[in-house]
Amino acid sequence: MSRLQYQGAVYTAAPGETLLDALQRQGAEINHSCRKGSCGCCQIRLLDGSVDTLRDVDASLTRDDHVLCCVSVPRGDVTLALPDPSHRPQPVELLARTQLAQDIYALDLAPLNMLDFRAGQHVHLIREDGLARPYSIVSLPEDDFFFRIHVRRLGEMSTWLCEQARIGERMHLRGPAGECHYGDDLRERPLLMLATGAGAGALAAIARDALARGHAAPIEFHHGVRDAGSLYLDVELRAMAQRHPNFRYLPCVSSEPVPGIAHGRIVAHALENRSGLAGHVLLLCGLPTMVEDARVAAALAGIPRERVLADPFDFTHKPHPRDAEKVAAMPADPELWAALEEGPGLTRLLEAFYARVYEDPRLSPFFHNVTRDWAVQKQYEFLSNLFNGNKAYFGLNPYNAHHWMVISDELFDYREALFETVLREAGLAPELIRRWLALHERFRAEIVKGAPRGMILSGVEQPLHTLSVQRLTIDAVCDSCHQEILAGAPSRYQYRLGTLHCAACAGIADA
Ligand code: HEM
Repeated sequence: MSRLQYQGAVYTAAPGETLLDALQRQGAEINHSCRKGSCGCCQIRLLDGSVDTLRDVDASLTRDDHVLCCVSVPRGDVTLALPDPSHRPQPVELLARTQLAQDIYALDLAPLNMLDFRAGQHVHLIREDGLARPYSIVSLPEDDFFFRIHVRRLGEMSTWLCEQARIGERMHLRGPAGECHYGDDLRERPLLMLATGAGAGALAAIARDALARGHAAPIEFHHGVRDAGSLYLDVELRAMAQRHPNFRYLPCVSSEPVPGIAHGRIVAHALENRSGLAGHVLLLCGLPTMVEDARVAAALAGIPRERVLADPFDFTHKPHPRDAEKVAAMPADPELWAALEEGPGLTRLLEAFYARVYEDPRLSPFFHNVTRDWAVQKQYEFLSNLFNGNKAYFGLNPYNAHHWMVISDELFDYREALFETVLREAGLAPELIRRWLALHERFRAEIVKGAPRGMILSGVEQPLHTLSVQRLTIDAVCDSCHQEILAGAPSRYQYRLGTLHCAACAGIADA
């Protein structure tokens, strides 16, 4: 039996079973089609371990540590991750380009194969040299045979698309993907849409999709830009508001005030200090800082996590953890601290939470080699300092604490739902629960990611491998099973705990 680690969960594969069969059997979502190694749909990244390949496959589909699940049988334990965006591509041709505002362009793209998409989903566009970026689709499938994206001229790929790519230029795309789109389950709910900059295109398409499907509940559309000249969908959205009494368009500028237009941060206008939002669905598309602020405000407003649909974070950008400044800026919460009896109540809640975590099939694998007492103690130090405002926490901030962990938005939500259950069962006041969970929400951007990263120390990302597997030059003893580790054998040093683990206890593949 092999252990397969994938997106925060652990699965098993029976001897001879392909990755695709094993992952599907246990409910993991894996794209697939041909099942014989030719279409490339089931490509996955092999981060650790090795596989036997059942048949020869096109080498371009297995470059850079990628394997095809349908023809790969694990040789021992393996760690898997989502494929790099530049893989599994299909050809697409640039048909037309129109400038919509100073820095924003509409691009029409014709895929060579039928593209089955929903307005608001995103595709990764891949240039010939492999440069890839995600863009949201701003048209509806029924509009035309091509699809449209809105691109803000910023960064290498977007500038190339807006200025240099020729009409007729071939590139590739991967996707579509993403949960930020309309669905019939949203029909009865008021929709609250917040977009900044070119993010308005995707949300306007989702609103159009919703209205075309007969959405009768209110839709509030907030578009935040620096200056009024960037309200590039003003005419279209005003016309939509005229046609549909349940659709409201609320533009907002952040630089010079403009009469008749809201001024400041859209999150403040749309979400903060408003009541009665708990039944809404929140759709977010645009700047990561806006998405983060909106998620925090949504947690405070009591909008459940599963009703916050956000454009995905672009994993291709270099990480810029801001956790230290967030910790420094966070105000104390004396009311919450008092409700936690200034300490003992926090310990009790964390003990109850980690008792559940260590039993949980999705969360417990992350805590391999970390004792429960350690987890409670570290979390206590972090949270108590935030709640009582002492600012005397010397442990790792969230980015570095989770640097090697592949945690998806969905897994983050799963952990938060468990946390919320524990707080509710303990009888903590709903308002205090919302404030606590909003604090966690502030660190989502530092914790969620698609691949392990090195720690960032003094602003420099450290090599990942120095923190994991090592081969010792002298014999040692495993801190888990107390068996001897012979010099030269692989082992894992948990340097924060100062403990050493043999290959079997550390789950190293070639044990
Ligand atoms: C799915 C979500 C999460 C998972 C799977 C997770 C997992 C872990 C694990 C395994 C450790 C121990 C690391 C080690 O010592 O090697 C850890 C440490 C820690 N986590 Fe999380 N965590 C999650 C979310 C969060 C959240 C939302 C917060 C708070 C905002 C948080 C704050 C911390 C802190 C402060 C530490 C201790 C840092 C230190 O070692 O000094 N975690 N987490």
